[in-house]
Amino acid sequence: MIDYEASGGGVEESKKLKLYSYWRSSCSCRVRIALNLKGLDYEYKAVNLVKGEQFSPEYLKLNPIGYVPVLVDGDIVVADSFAILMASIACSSSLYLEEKYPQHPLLPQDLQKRAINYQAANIVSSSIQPFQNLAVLKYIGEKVGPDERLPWVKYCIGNGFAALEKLLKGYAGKYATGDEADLFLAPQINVAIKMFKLDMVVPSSLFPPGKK
Ligand SMILES: N[C@@H](CCC(=O)N[C@@H](CS)C(=O)NCC(=O)O)C(=O)O
Repeated sequence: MIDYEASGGGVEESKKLKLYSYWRSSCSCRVRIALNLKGLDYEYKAVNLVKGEQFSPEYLKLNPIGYVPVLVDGDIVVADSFAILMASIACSSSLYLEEKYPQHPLLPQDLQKRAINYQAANIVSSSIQPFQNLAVLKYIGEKVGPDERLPWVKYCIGNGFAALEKLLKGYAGKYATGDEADLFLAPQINVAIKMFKLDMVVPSSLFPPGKK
């Protein structure tokens, strides 16, 4: 059951960041990684996507499209992992996490590596994750057939990662584009392996010696 009230109790409690999330959601996982890197304490608000809690009238007031994640910071509601994480860095005048909580920067300083990081994040968030979303798989299951769901997911993830492997070659540090964490890539790999049981062996050519 979700509690949509701004405050559970007390002033301190209401000031705490709240993250509406689902445990299996790679989009929410991007934000969880960033909040942890920045050392920000937050209240976890579970939204059960399988039970359809994202479509309740209360939740749709937070995010009209009915997706997780949503971050609530006092009176401010920010929906969409890209808006929460990246918009701040892409346009210097706008928000959110990076500008408000600048500790532990989320992106490389180097402009070329930063551009590659955006590109990789966009491949994941525009060209892989939307195609494996619950709503899409439900539609394919109903209109085409349940057995067509996994081949479809495999095709979309495979296609996206074939591009990512080419794009990221030569940029890796500790993570894919340097020493900043893979906010978009890591949760996507996790879903591919844990949820869809895909073989995600990364070719050694992606990593310079000693950086695996
Ligand atoms: N562009 C959005 C996409 C959010 C999204 O697709 N979230 C998925 C979970 S990863 C979701 O809530 N799916 C619910 C559904 O398919 O009904 C973001 O990056 O936050």
